[in-house]
Amino acid sequence: MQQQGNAISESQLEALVAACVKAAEFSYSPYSGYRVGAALLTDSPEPVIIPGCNVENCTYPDGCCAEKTAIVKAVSEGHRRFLALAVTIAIQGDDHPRMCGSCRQVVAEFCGDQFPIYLVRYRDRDCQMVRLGDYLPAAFRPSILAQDRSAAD
Ligand SMILES: O=c1ccn([C@H]2C[C@H](O)[C@@H](CO)O2)c(=O)[nH]1
Ligand SMILES: [Zn+2]
Repeated sequence: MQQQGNAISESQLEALVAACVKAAEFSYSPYSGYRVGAALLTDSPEPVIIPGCNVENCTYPDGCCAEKTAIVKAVSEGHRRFLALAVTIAIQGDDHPRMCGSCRQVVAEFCGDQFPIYLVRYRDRDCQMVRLGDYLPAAFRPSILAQDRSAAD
């Protein structure tokens, strides 16, 4: 398993990869057939893993991505600080998954430019690590909104 930058321990990464793979198996995606799993590692005294899968709907825009499911679950359980995110798509192909732009933005609400995202190839669990700042350059962040508001006062 490839791990650049050593952002989290090898055992934490292994657990995160296993959790996102399991989450992909729970994916409800009868319309796209695209089974996505995500797992967040919380930055808490005893880190915990919060998994999520994509949940589609017969009114297509009402579906929810796996990464958003994980973030919404985590925040609604009191977690706002995270050490890492892992994402996988249950297809046998050669590619590592890609996160949609909307999910990158949702992660950027809570995580900084150095935040590590592990893109896990389902076939062999190979991990490609990207930093959020490289994956979503010049992100719009809560601090920008706060500055713009104070300028308007
Ligand atoms: O980052 C992404 C991109 C797509 N999907 C889901 C949404 C939809 O259910 C399916 C096809 O787009 O994959 C995710 O869960 N995460
Ligand atoms: Zn998404």
